Amino acid sequence: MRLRRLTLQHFRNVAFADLALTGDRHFFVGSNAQGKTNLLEAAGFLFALRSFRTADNRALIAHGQPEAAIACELTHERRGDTRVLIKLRPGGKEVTCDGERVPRLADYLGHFPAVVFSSQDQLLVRGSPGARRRWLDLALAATDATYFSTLQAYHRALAGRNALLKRTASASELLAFEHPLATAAASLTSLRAAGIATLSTHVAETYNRLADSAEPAALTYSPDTAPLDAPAWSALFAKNRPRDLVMKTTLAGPHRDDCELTVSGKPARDFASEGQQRSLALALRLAEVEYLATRTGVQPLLLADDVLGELDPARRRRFWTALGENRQVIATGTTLPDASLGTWQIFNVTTGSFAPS
Ligand SMILES: Nc1ncnc2c1ncn2[C@@H]1O[C@H](COP(=O)(O)OP(=O)(O)OP(=O)(O)O)[C@@H](O)[C@H]1O
Repeated sequence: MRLRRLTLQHFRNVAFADLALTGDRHFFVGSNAQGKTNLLEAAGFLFALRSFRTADNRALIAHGQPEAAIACELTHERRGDTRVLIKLRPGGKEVTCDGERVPRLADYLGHFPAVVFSSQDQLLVRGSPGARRRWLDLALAATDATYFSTLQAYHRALAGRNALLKRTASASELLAFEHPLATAAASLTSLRAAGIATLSTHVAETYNRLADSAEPAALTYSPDTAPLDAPAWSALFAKNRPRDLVMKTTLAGPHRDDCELTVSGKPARDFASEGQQRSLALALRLAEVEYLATRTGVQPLLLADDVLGELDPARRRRFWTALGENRQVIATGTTLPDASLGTWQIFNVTTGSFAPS
């Protein structure tokens, strides 16, 4: 997939921008708080239909404006030339693809894969299980509508059961949510196990390409509860009822799952060096790229927010080589990338304006 033109209107601090993208490497350079991340956020929104940094879409609309718009023209491996337009209003978003309104957003997701590399990605290694679960859920849901709907069903049933636990409901009331919860838990854990098995191969390969040494990295599934079938999950939720009623929440289940990351067999969070953690975070994102490319047959767009500047020159070059030739990259930074990283189309960013140089 190649993004050829990107147009923004009233998106954060960008009043209007219409950018023709040529080639495969685009770099947006500028001082802090000028609008570099805003541009990547808009590009990412086109494909994920969500911002990579806020859950509140109202924050994306320029102050004082009633709506924001993001539009693009792209060439796509399967769809050919495609135009997408998204309008963001305080009450919701409207997505139009080739002039036709997209009624079910779930049908749109996954067709236009994009991966965001951010300076916050080390939290995937160092942060809480929630950060890794979110990474996993987004990677798997982006290519598998069944995963997406199972995850939604699980969270709907979990929210229902938790609401009942808060008002000390009876066992028969709880049972109404435990049945769908158990069915979704069984599917979710088996889909996660399969997804992680594939992702872990990519993580091991990409880490190997990025790391300073030959120490192997691994990603393994670390479920909260060993995978069970639906009747066994039902039995577990029933058994946990007294404890959950006291705590007023569902304590055990796939919403507490984690993935373990290791380097040379030791937990990366506690034992890996700063450099190893950086490489591992990049490896997770590159694994996501490989996973999306393999599953969809479409090359994802790579959005790198201030990532290059954080890497030492050797790691930067290895990261660069690991990205692969055949992928479009839009990157930002406060300084231009070194010449060894090839030729870029450069835009200078100043207070929400983008001037080609
Ligand atoms: N809804 C909005 N309306 C208008 N301006 C906004 C809105 N949201 C954010 N901004 C402005 O956008 C600017 C931040 O832009 P951005 O996050 O893209 O910076 P950046 O160039 O990536 O900087 P850094 O290098 O620090 O990450 C700030 O000046 C902020 O006030």
